[in-house]
Amino acid sequence: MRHVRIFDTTLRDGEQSPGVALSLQQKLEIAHALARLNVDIIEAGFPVNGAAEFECVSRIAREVQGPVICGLARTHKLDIERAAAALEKAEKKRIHVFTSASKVHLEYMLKKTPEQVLELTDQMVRYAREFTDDVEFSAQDVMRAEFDFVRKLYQTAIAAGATTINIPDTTGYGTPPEYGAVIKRIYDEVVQGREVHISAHCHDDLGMATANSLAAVENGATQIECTINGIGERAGNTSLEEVVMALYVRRDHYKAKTQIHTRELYRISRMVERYSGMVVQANKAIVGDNAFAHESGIHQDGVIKNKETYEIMNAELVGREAAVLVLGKHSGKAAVKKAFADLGYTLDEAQFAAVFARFREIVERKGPIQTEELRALVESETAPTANLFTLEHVQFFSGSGLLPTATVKVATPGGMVTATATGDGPVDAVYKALAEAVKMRPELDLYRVESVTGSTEALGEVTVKLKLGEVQATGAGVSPDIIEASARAYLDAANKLAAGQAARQPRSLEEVQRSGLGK
Ligand SMILES: CC(=O)SCCNC(=O)CCNC(=O)[C@H](O)C(C)(C)COP(=O)(O)OP(=O)(O)OC[C@H]1O[C@@H](n2cnc3c(N)ncnc32)[C@H](O)[C@@H]1OP(=O)(O)O
Ligand SMILES: CC(C)C(=O)C(=O)O
Repeated sequence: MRHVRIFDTTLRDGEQSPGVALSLQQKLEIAHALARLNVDIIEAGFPVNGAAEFECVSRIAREVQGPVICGLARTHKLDIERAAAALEKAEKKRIHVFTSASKVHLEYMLKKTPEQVLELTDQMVRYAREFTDDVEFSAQDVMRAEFDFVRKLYQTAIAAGATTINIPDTTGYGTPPEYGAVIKRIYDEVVQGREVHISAHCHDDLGMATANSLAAVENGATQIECTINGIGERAGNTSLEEVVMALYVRRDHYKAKTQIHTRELYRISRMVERYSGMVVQANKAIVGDNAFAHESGIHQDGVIKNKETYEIMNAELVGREAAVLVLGKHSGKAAVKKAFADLGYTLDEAQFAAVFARFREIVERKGPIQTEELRALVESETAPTANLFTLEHVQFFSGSGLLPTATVKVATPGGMVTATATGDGPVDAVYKALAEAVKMRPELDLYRVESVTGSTEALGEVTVKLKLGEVQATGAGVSPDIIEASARAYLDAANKLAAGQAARQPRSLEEVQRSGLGK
């Protein structure tokens, strides 16, 4: 299989993302992480930019071993000298000289004729070769340039000593067939069997950077320039993790390989996200939060039966935890059952049906729930209780200047009971209404409310202790609404009290309710 070099330009083109400025320490850490990832080349920066950038490139050149360290330079002597000076201590160094190829660049930006650009290319590539044998040459905006001029430029660069010729689609204009065709023409008409690498450098303005880079590989490119998370100028560059994994997963098709240690991909993605402040979108291939997550029931069922139904690669291969089943509105019974089993619960059919019904009710109200919330839910729904009283409905209103008032509807052995009460606050009002509905007046010994995962969107978990004469009972309730969770906790404890009283004495519920301890 052909080896495709990975040329990482996170620290140069990636840092050109609007608003991103990495510190020296951050750049060094990223460069070390890139070396662990085993990229072939690190473009460490553009040394002529200034003293800070020069220092970054020099430190990386001095301290990072393994990959070739590269510095960018315009077709200016000073740029090349600064790049050569910054790279002086590198174990392996490359100078990357660039000009432009399109008419619009020559006419308006460089203000030079094609002949002048050809001459500068020849002189500056030769000059760069005085500092190193490894010189890369690029002409910006190839995809909007005339091919005859492109051909001449690259022929000139190779004749002057360029060892890698990079074909930038600077504006992300080309389509995969077009870009592939240009690479093929360069391979056939320029390289013509010489020991020169063709490199792809694509931008994502039309979302085609990855596809274009892969089309280049299919047509003879042996180097891809890319960045971690695809960060870069405007819509960004080709994303390293995408091309690397595409070449790996579809090696049957591309018949090419990289030397990347793919298990490092996720870690470096998070590092670049943190340092650059460029948040990775959830649905980003390979490294996005959802890239290995399944929420819908049919997919979850398939993945539980066999991961290959919906996964073309293992999450572990890119350094992530195994695929996640998100428990939300679209989940079915298979995933919820598996989640309970993973948590160590064995539920009978009736218990599962009850918990699943509550699960559906909650995710429709608040969205996906987390493992800890699921645990709280199953604990509260399956705790052994007599289930004499079931909450059908709770409604309350309160606010500054209002008298907190609650109405509850409770299914009781004697039928459906609705009760209304006022209180010092909404929980107090609900508890008074519930006492009315269950016809018991227990004392409240403890009331505690906690958010299961600590966020404001989390499930609220309420624990109460009720005392009726000598008997105490603890109840728990879970809900996205803490007042409803409070009502559920109260009824859970009331159920235990009623059952306990009846068993201890032994008396019927009616007797308990009629006794002095009841109403
Ligand atoms: C497609 C790319 O990603 S190219 C890399 C882009 N990256 C950057 O620009 C980041 C670093 N840039 C910088 O630090 C600065 O722009 C510098 C140091 C390079 C130049 O700064 P300044 O001298 O202030 O020039 P300024 O940025 O205003 O304009 C760019 C100049 O470079 C010239 N230029 C652009 N590309 C090239 C080239 N490949 N070869 C020679 N000259 C070039 C422009 O024509 C313009 O020259 P002019 O000032 O004579 O009109
Ligand atoms: C310097 C070149 C390679 C570049 O970044 C581009 O054209 O996008």
